[in-house]
Amino acid sequence: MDPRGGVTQIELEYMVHDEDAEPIALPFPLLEKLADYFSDELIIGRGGFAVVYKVRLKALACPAVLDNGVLAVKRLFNTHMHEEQFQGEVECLMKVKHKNIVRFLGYCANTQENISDYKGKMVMADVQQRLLCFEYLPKGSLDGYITVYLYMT
Ligand SMILES: Nc1ncnc2c1ncn2[C@@H]1O[C@H](COP(=O)(O)OP(=O)(O)OP(=O)(O)O)[C@@H](O)[C@H]1O
Repeated sequence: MDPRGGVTQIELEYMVHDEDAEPIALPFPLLEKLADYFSDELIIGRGGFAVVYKVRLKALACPAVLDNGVLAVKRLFNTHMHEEQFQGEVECLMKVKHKNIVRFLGYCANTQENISDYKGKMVMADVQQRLLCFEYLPKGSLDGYITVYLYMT
């Protein structure tokens, strides 16, 4: 654990390589840093409610034991979900464990209060960050395979 609380990168690396490890809460500063502050260059896809980033773990833990891990970090659009919906989604993902279903590694629910200008007035505003973290699947979208298959038959 980080002295300020939360999982460190090394712990995350070990977790990625341990298939029995349970999904955990991940600190926003860690995910933000790993995703290079959500650089456009790391975007691998967009869905109806999130942008997905490919995040490489640069092995800090013993390289002899671990390869670098790769994650898909899904950053939800700011306005998309209410708190109960996000919680429901995380609960549901935590229960699902199957070889044919992408592994869910963790989630992040972070709210920070920022002072910003709103119509000429300085106001305190909540900035919410909601992220879901999965193992990275290298072979593209299933949707693409199904579409190609349907065209070929
Ligand atoms: N675990 C993953 N590994 C690799 N690529 C992924 C992963 N998850 C998502 N992607 C990529 O990001 C794209 C968007 O994914 P996302 O799950 O946000 O949306 P979707 O499943 O296409 O649609 P919806 O918004 O209905 O969930 C996918 O089409 C895929 O290309």
